[in-house]
Amino acid sequence: MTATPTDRFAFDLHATDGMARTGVIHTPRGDIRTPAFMPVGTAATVKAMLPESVAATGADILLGNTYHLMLRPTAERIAHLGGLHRFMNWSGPILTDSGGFQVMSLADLRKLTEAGVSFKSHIDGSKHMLSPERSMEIQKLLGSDIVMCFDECPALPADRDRIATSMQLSMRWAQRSRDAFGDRPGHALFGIQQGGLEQDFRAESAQALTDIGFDGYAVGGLAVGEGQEAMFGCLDHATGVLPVDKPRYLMGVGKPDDIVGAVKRGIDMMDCVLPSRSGRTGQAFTRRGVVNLKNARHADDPRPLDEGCTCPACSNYSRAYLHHVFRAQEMILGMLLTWHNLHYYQTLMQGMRDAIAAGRFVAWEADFHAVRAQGDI
Ligand SMILES: CCCSCc1cc(N)cc2c(=O)[nH]c(N)nc12
Ligand SMILES: [Zn+2]
Repeated sequence: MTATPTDRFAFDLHATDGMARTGVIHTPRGDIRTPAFMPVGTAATVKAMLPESVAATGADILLGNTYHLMLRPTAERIAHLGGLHRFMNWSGPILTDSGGFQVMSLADLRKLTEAGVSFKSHIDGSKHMLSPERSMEIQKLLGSDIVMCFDECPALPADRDRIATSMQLSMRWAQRSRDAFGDRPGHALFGIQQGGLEQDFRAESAQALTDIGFDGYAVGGLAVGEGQEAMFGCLDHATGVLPVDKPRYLMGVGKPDDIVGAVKRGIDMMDCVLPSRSGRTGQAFTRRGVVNLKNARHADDPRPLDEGCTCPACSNYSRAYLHHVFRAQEMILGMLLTWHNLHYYQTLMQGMRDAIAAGRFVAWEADFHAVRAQGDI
Protein backbone atom coordinates (compact mmCIF):
# COMPACT_ATOMS: atom_id res chain seq x y z
CA MET A 1 0.00 0.00 0.00
CA THR A 2 1.59 3.30 -1.03
CA ALA A 3 0.54 6.04 1.33
CA THR A 4 -0.42 9.34 -0.28
CA PRO A 5 1.47 11.90 1.88
CA THR A 6 -1.06 14.12 3.63
CA ASP A 7 -1.26 16.36 6.66
CA ARG A 8 -4.99 15.73 7.05
CA PHE A 9 -7.38 12.99 8.12
CA ALA A 10 -9.85 12.12 5.37
CA PHE A 11 -12.05 9.19 4.31
CA ASP A 12 -12.41 8.41 0.61
CA LEU A 13 -15.21 5.97 -0.24
CA HIS A 14 -14.28 4.11 -3.43
CA ALA A 15 -17.17 1.66 -3.91
CA THR A 16 -20.27 0.26 -2.27
CA ASP A 17 -22.06 -3.06 -2.76
CA GLY A 18 -25.33 -3.17 -0.87
CA MET A 19 -24.47 -1.79 2.59
CA ALA A 20 -20.84 -2.97 2.25
CA ARG A 21 -18.24 -0.26 1.45
CA THR A 22 -14.60 -0.09 0.51
CA GLY A 23 -12.32 2.95 0.62
CA VAL A 24 -9.23 4.51 2.18
CA ILE A 25 -8.73 6.55 5.35
CA HIS A 26 -5.85 8.97 4.79
CA THR A 27 -3.79 9.97 7.83
CA PRO A 28 -0.42 11.79 8.11
CA ARG A 29 1.12 8.48 9.19
CA GLY A 30 -0.26 6.46 6.31
CA ASP A 31 -3.38 5.14 4.60
CA ILE A 32 -5.83 2.63 6.06
CA ARG A 33 -7.57 0.42 3.51
CA THR A 34 -11.18 -0.30 4.45
CA PRO A 35 -12.82 -2.50 5.44
CA ALA A 36 -9.89 -2.79 7.86
CA PHE A 37 -9.01 -5.19 10.64
CA MET A 38 -6.93 -3.59 13.41
CA PRO A 39 -4.66 -5.84 15.52
CA VAL A 40 -4.69 -4.99 19.22
CA GLY A 41 -1.40 -3.87 20.79
CA THR A 42 -2.70 -3.46 24.33
CA ALA A 43 0.53 -2.80 26.28
CA ALA A 44 2.47 -1.30 23.34
CA THR A 45 2.94 -4.69 21.71
CA VAL A 46 0.90 -7.08 19.59
CA LYS A 47 1.67 -10.11 21.71
CA ALA A 48 4.16 -12.60 20.18
CA MET A 49 4.75 -10.36 17.14
CA LEU A 50 7.43 -7.90 16.06
CA PRO A 51 5.93 -4.70 14.58
CA GLU A 52 7.53 -5.49 11.24
CA SER A 53 5.83 -8.91 11.30
CA VAL A 54 2.48 -7.24 11.98
CA ALA A 55 3.10 -4.94 8.99
CA ALA A 56 4.00 -8.01 6.88
CA THR A 57 0.57 -9.52 7.58
CA GLY A 58 -0.97 -6.50 5.81
CA ALA A 59 -2.14 -4.48 8.82
CA ASP A 60 -2.24 -0.72 8.16
CA ILE A 61 -3.13 0.35 11.72
CA LEU A 62 -2.71 -0.91 15.30
CA LEU A 63 -4.68 -0.37 18.48
CA GLY A 64 -3.38 0.79 21.85
CA ASN A 65 -5.07 1.00 25.23
CA THR A 66 -5.28 4.14 27.35
CA TYR A 67 -6.11 2.09 30.46
CA HIS A 68 -3.09 -0.22 30.30
CA LEU A 69 -0.57 2.42 29.21
CA MET A 70 -1.67 5.00 31.80
CA LEU A 71 -0.97 2.44 34.52
CA ARG A 72 2.27 1.12 33.04
CA PRO A 73 4.62 2.74 31.96
CA THR A 74 2.35 5.90 32.16
CA ALA A 75 1.44 8.21 29.30
CA GLU A 76 3.83 10.90 30.58
CA ARG A 77 6.80 8.51 30.37
CA ILE A 78 5.84 7.46 26.81
CA ALA A 79 5.48 11.12 25.79
CA HIS A 80 8.88 11.91 27.31
CA LEU A 81 10.36 9.06 25.25
CA GLY A 82 8.94 10.40 21.98
CA GLY A 83 5.40 9.02 21.90
CA LEU A 84 3.82 5.61 21.39
CA HIS A 85 4.88 5.20 17.73
CA ARG A 86 8.56 5.63 18.60
CA PHE A 87 8.19 3.67 21.84
CA MET A 88 6.77 0.57 20.15
CA ASN A 89 8.53 1.01 16.78
CA TRP A 90 5.33 1.31 14.72
CA SER A 91 5.38 4.19 12.20
CA GLY A 92 1.86 3.65 10.85
CA PRO A 93 -1.43 4.97 12.28
CA ILE A 94 -2.44 4.04 15.83
CA LEU A 95 -5.98 4.16 17.26
CA THR A 96 -6.28 4.23 21.04
CA ASP A 97 -9.31 3.27 23.07
CA SER A 98 -10.37 5.77 25.72
CA GLY A 99 -10.05 3.56 28.80
CA GLY A 100 -13.55 3.46 30.29
CA PHE A 101 -14.40 0.08 28.82
CA GLN A 102 -11.23 -1.48 30.24
CA VAL A 103 -11.74 0.14 33.66
CA MET A 104 -15.15 -1.53 33.92
CA SER A 105 -13.79 -4.91 32.82
CA LEU A 106 -10.39 -4.97 34.56
CA ALA A 107 -10.01 -2.46 37.41
CA ASP A 108 -10.93 -2.86 41.08
CA LEU A 109 -13.03 -0.66 43.35
CA ARG A 110 -14.56 1.36 40.53
CA LYS A 111 -16.70 4.43 41.29
CA LEU A 112 -18.68 5.91 38.41
CA THR A 113 -19.97 9.50 38.67
CA GLU A 114 -20.89 12.26 36.21
CA ALA A 115 -17.29 13.47 36.47
CA GLY A 116 -15.77 10.16 35.37
CA VAL A 117 -14.52 6.91 36.89
CA SER A 118 -12.20 6.44 39.85
CA PHE A 119 -10.60 3.02 40.28
CA LYS A 120 -7.74 0.99 41.63
CA SER A 121 -5.13 -0.44 39.27
CA HIS A 122 -5.43 -4.20 38.66
CA ILE A 123 -1.61 -4.22 38.55
CA ASP A 124 -0.59 -2.65 41.89
CA GLY A 125 -3.75 -1.32 43.52
CA SER A 126 -2.78 2.33 43.02
CA LYS A 127 -5.65 4.83 42.79
CA HIS A 128 -6.50 6.53 39.49
CA MET A 129 -9.29 8.40 37.79
CA LEU A 130 -10.39 8.77 34.20
CA SER A 131 -12.63 11.48 32.83
CA PRO A 132 -13.28 12.66 29.27
CA GLU A 133 -10.67 15.39 29.80
CA ARG A 134 -8.02 13.07 31.32
CA SER A 135 -8.62 10.45 28.61
CA MET A 136 -8.10 13.07 25.88
CA GLU A 137 -4.93 14.25 27.64
CA ILE A 138 -3.54 10.70 27.86
CA GLN A 139 -4.32 9.88 24.21
CA LYS A 140 -2.65 13.15 23.16
CA LEU A 141 0.44 12.29 25.25
CA LEU A 142 0.57 8.89 23.53
CA GLY A 143 0.41 10.62 20.13
CA SER A 144 -2.61 8.61 18.99
CA ASP A 145 -3.74 9.29 15.41
CA ILE A 146 -7.35 8.22 16.07
CA VAL A 147 -8.64 9.10 19.53
CA MET A 148 -11.78 7.51 20.98
CA CYS A 149 -14.30 9.45 23.06
CA PHE A 150 -14.55 8.54 26.73
CA ASP A 151 -17.70 6.46 27.08
CA GLU A 152 -19.53 4.01 29.33
CA CYS A 153 -20.43 0.60 27.96
CA PRO A 154 -23.22 -1.12 29.94
CA ALA A 155 -23.00 -4.88 30.44
CA LEU A 156 -25.80 -6.76 28.67
CA PRO A 157 -28.43 -7.88 29.44
CA ALA A 158 -29.64 -4.63 31.00
CA ASP A 159 -33.08 -3.04 31.32
CA ARG A 160 -34.07 -0.11 29.12
CA ASP A 161 -33.75 2.46 31.89
CA ARG A 162 -30.17 1.38 32.63
CA ILE A 163 -29.29 1.47 28.91
CA ALA A 164 -30.88 4.90 28.38
CA THR A 165 -29.17 6.40 31.45
CA SER A 166 -25.81 4.99 30.41
CA MET A 167 -26.17 6.12 26.79
CA GLN A 168 -27.13 9.66 27.79
CA LEU A 169 -24.11 9.86 30.14
CA SER A 170 -21.89 8.72 27.27
CA MET A 171 -23.34 11.44 25.04
CA ARG A 172 -22.53 14.12 27.67
CA TRP A 173 -19.04 12.63 27.92
CA ALA A 174 -18.78 12.72 24.12
CA GLN A 175 -19.39 16.49 24.16
CA ARG A 176 -16.76 16.91 26.90
CA SER A 177 -14.36 14.73 24.90
CA ARG A 178 -14.93 16.87 21.83
CA ASP A 179 -14.36 20.09 23.80
CA ALA A 180 -11.18 18.74 25.43
CA PHE A 181 -9.79 17.29 22.18
CA GLY A 182 -9.72 20.73 20.58
CA ASP A 183 -8.50 21.36 17.06
CA ARG A 184 -5.70 18.95 16.11
CA PRO A 185 -5.15 18.82 12.31
CA GLY A 186 -4.19 15.35 11.11
CA HIS A 187 -5.58 13.75 14.25
CA ALA A 188 -9.10 12.31 14.45
CA LEU A 189 -11.65 12.00 17.22
CA PHE A 190 -14.27 9.24 16.92
CA GLY A 191 -17.60 9.29 18.72
CA ILE A 192 -18.97 6.02 20.15
CA GLN A 193 -22.62 5.12 19.64
CA GLN A 194 -24.26 3.41 22.57
CA GLY A 195 -27.83 2.25 23.28
CA GLY A 196 -27.64 -1.50 23.83
CA LEU A 197 -29.82 -3.46 21.40
CA GLU A 198 -32.53 -0.78 21.45
CA GLN A 199 -33.21 0.74 18.01
CA ASP A 200 -34.63 4.00 19.38
CA PHE A 201 -31.70 4.55 21.76
CA ARG A 202 -29.19 3.74 18.99
CA ALA A 203 -30.84 6.34 16.73
CA GLU A 204 -30.90 8.89 19.59
CA SER A 205 -27.20 8.27 20.25
CA ALA A 206 -26.31 8.56 16.56
CA GLN A 207 -28.17 11.88 16.30
CA ALA A 208 -26.48 13.23 19.43
CA LEU A 209 -23.02 12.30 18.11
CA THR A 210 -23.77 13.68 14.63
CA ASP A 211 -24.93 16.97 16.18
CA ILE A 212 -21.61 17.22 18.04
CA GLY A 213 -19.63 16.23 14.92
CA PHE A 214 -16.81 13.66 14.76
CA ASP A 215 -14.23 12.41 12.24
CA GLY A 216 -15.56 8.87 12.56
CA TYR A 217 -18.23 6.96 14.45
CA ALA A 218 -17.84 3.74 16.43
CA VAL A 219 -20.58 1.27 17.24
CA GLY A 220 -19.89 0.52 20.89
CA GLY A 221 -21.80 -1.52 23.42
CA LEU A 222 -21.73 -4.71 21.34
CA ALA A 223 -19.58 -7.87 21.52
CA VAL A 224 -20.40 -7.92 25.23
CA GLY A 225 -22.06 -11.33 25.30
CA GLU A 226 -25.20 -10.64 23.27
CA GLY A 227 -24.39 -13.26 20.63
CA GLN A 228 -24.05 -12.98 16.86
CA GLU A 229 -27.75 -12.98 15.99
CA ALA A 230 -28.51 -10.11 18.40
CA MET A 231 -25.40 -8.21 17.26
CA PHE A 232 -26.35 -8.50 13.59
CA GLY A 233 -29.94 -7.55 14.42
CA CYS A 234 -28.63 -4.38 16.08
CA LEU A 235 -26.25 -3.59 13.20
CA ASP A 236 -29.15 -3.93 10.76
CA HIS A 237 -30.38 -0.56 12.09
CA ALA A 238 -27.44 0.94 14.01
CA THR A 239 -25.01 1.61 11.13
CA GLY A 240 -27.56 3.15 8.77
CA VAL A 241 -28.24 6.04 11.20
CA LEU A 242 -24.53 6.98 11.29
CA PRO A 243 -23.11 9.50 8.77
CA VAL A 244 -22.45 7.78 5.42
CA ASP A 245 -19.32 9.81 4.64
CA LYS A 246 -17.35 8.97 7.79
CA PRO A 247 -15.67 5.71 8.86
CA ARG A 248 -17.75 3.34 10.97
CA TYR A 249 -15.84 1.27 13.55
CA LEU A 250 -17.37 -1.77 15.27
CA MET A 251 -15.51 -2.21 18.56
CA GLY A 252 -14.27 -5.57 19.81
CA VAL A 253 -15.33 -7.75 16.84
CA GLY A 254 -14.69 -10.58 16.24
CA LYS A 255 -14.66 -14.08 14.79
CA PRO A 256 -14.22 -14.27 10.97
CA ASP A 257 -17.95 -14.77 10.34
CA ASP A 258 -18.76 -11.88 12.71
CA ILE A 259 -16.45 -9.67 10.63
CA VAL A 260 -18.00 -10.70 7.31
CA GLY A 261 -21.50 -10.04 8.67
CA ALA A 262 -20.44 -6.65 10.04
CA VAL A 263 -18.89 -5.54 6.72
CA LYS A 264 -22.09 -6.70 4.99
CA ARG A 265 -23.99 -4.30 7.30
CA GLY A 266 -21.84 -1.24 6.56
CA ILE A 267 -18.92 -1.45 9.02
CA ASP A 268 -15.51 -0.17 7.84
CA MET A 269 -13.18 -0.92 10.79
CA MET A 270 -12.97 -3.68 13.41
CA ASP A 271 -10.61 -4.82 16.13
CA CYS A 272 -10.37 -7.95 18.24
CA VAL A 273 -7.82 -9.77 20.40
CA LEU A 274 -9.17 -13.11 19.12
CA PRO A 275 -6.61 -13.85 16.35
CA SER A 276 -3.65 -13.16 18.66
CA ARG A 277 -5.15 -14.59 21.87
CA SER A 278 -6.41 -17.79 20.20
CA GLY A 279 -3.09 -18.20 18.37
CA ARG A 280 -1.34 -18.47 21.74
CA THR A 281 -3.77 -21.23 22.77
CA GLY A 282 -3.18 -23.34 19.66
CA GLN A 283 -6.27 -22.28 17.67
CA ALA A 284 -5.77 -21.39 14.02
CA PHE A 285 -8.37 -19.76 11.79
CA THR A 286 -8.44 -21.09 8.23
CA ARG A 287 -10.72 -20.76 5.21
CA ARG A 288 -12.35 -24.06 6.25
CA GLY A 289 -12.83 -23.14 9.92
CA VAL A 290 -10.82 -23.44 13.13
CA VAL A 291 -7.96 -25.97 13.46
CA ASN A 292 -7.00 -26.83 17.03
CA LEU A 293 -3.34 -27.84 17.02
CA LYS A 294 -3.76 -29.30 20.51
CA ASN A 295 -5.58 -32.25 18.91
CA ALA A 296 -3.46 -35.44 18.78
CA ARG A 297 -4.71 -36.19 15.25
CA HIS A 298 -2.11 -33.67 14.02
CA ALA A 299 0.85 -35.54 15.61
CA ASP A 300 1.97 -37.24 12.37
CA ASP A 301 0.42 -34.88 9.82
CA PRO A 302 3.07 -33.55 7.40
CA ARG A 303 0.65 -31.14 5.72
CA PRO A 304 0.75 -27.40 6.32
CA LEU A 305 -1.90 -25.83 8.50
CA ASP A 306 -3.60 -24.33 5.43
CA GLU A 307 -2.42 -25.25 1.92
CA GLY A 308 -3.68 -21.98 0.49
CA CYS A 309 -1.94 -19.73 3.03
CA THR A 310 1.42 -18.02 2.29
CA CYS A 311 2.30 -17.07 5.88
CA PRO A 312 5.59 -18.36 7.45
CA ALA A 313 3.74 -20.95 9.55
CA CYS A 314 2.05 -22.52 6.52
CA SER A 315 5.06 -22.08 4.21
CA ASN A 316 7.71 -23.66 6.45
CA TYR A 317 6.13 -25.92 9.09
CA SER A 318 3.90 -29.00 9.28
CA ARG A 319 0.88 -29.55 11.45
CA ALA A 320 2.95 -32.21 13.21
CA TYR A 321 5.54 -29.59 14.14
CA LEU A 322 2.90 -27.11 15.35
CA HIS A 323 1.30 -29.86 17.43
CA HIS A 324 4.71 -30.76 18.89
CA VAL A 325 5.64 -27.20 19.91
CA PHE A 326 2.15 -26.75 21.37
CA ARG A 327 2.56 -29.82 23.58
CA ALA A 328 6.12 -28.74 24.45
CA GLN A 329 4.76 -25.27 25.33
CA GLU A 330 7.41 -23.66 23.19
CA MET A 331 7.15 -19.88 22.51
CA ILE A 332 7.39 -20.42 18.76
CA LEU A 333 3.84 -21.84 18.79
CA GLY A 334 2.34 -18.51 19.80
CA MET A 335 4.58 -16.66 17.35
CA LEU A 336 3.67 -18.86 14.37
CA LEU A 337 -0.07 -19.14 15.05
CA THR A 338 -0.45 -15.44 15.87
CA TRP A 339 1.31 -14.60 12.63
CA HIS A 340 -0.91 -17.07 10.73
CA ASN A 341 -4.15 -15.81 12.31
CA LEU A 342 -3.35 -12.14 11.69
CA HIS A 343 -2.31 -13.02 8.12
CA TYR A 344 -5.60 -14.90 7.65
CA TYR A 345 -7.64 -11.97 9.00
CA GLN A 346 -5.86 -9.54 6.66
CA THR A 347 -6.37 -11.90 3.72
CA LEU A 348 -10.07 -12.00 4.61
CA MET A 349 -10.20 -8.17 4.60
CA GLN A 350 -8.41 -7.95 1.25
CA GLY A 351 -10.84 -10.48 -0.20
CA MET A 352 -13.79 -8.36 0.91
CA ARG A 353 -12.22 -5.10 -0.33
CA ASP A 354 -11.67 -6.68 -3.77
CA ALA A 355 -15.16 -8.23 -3.86
CA ILE A 356 -16.90 -4.96 -2.90
CA ALA A 357 -14.86 -3.02 -5.49
CA ALA A 358 -15.92 -5.56 -8.15
CA GLY A 359 -19.57 -5.58 -7.06
CA ARG A 360 -19.48 -9.29 -6.20
CA PHE A 361 -19.70 -9.24 -2.39
CA VAL A 362 -22.81 -11.48 -2.36
CA ALA A 363 -20.98 -14.20 -4.33
CA TRP A 364 -17.85 -13.78 -2.21
CA GLU A 365 -19.88 -14.14 1.00
CA ALA A 366 -21.64 -17.26 -0.31
CA ASP A 367 -18.24 -18.81 -1.12
CA PHE A 368 -16.88 -17.81 2.30
CA HIS A 369 -19.67 -19.74 4.02
CA ALA A 370 -19.67 -22.66 1.57
CA VAL A 371 -15.94 -23.39 1.96
CA ARG A 372 -16.25 -23.26 5.75
CA ALA A 373 -19.11 -25.73 5.64
CA GLN A 374 -16.89 -28.34 3.95
CA GLY A 375 -15.15 -29.26 7.20
CA ASP A 376 -12.18 -31.70 6.88
CA ILE A 377 -9.71 -29.34 8.45
C1 LIG B 1 -8.34 -1.95 22.38
C2 LIG B 1 -9.80 -2.37 22.52
C3 LIG B 1 -10.69 -1.56 21.69
S1 LIG B 1 -12.31 -2.07 21.61
C4 LIG B 1 -12.83 -2.13 23.32
C5 LIG B 1 -14.35 -2.17 23.34
C6 LIG B 1 -14.98 -3.35 23.04
C7 LIG B 1 -16.38 -3.41 23.03
N1 LIG B 1 -16.99 -4.60 22.74
C8 LIG B 1 -17.16 -2.29 23.31
C9 LIG B 1 -16.53 -1.07 23.62
C10 LIG B 1 -17.27 0.14 23.91
O1 LIG B 1 -18.52 0.17 23.93
N2 LIG B 1 -16.57 1.26 24.19
C11 LIG B 1 -15.21 1.27 24.19
N3 LIG B 1 -14.57 2.44 24.46
N4 LIG B 1 -14.47 0.18 23.91
C12 LIG B 1 -15.10 -1.00 23.62
ZN1 LIG C 1 -0.83 -19.51 7.39
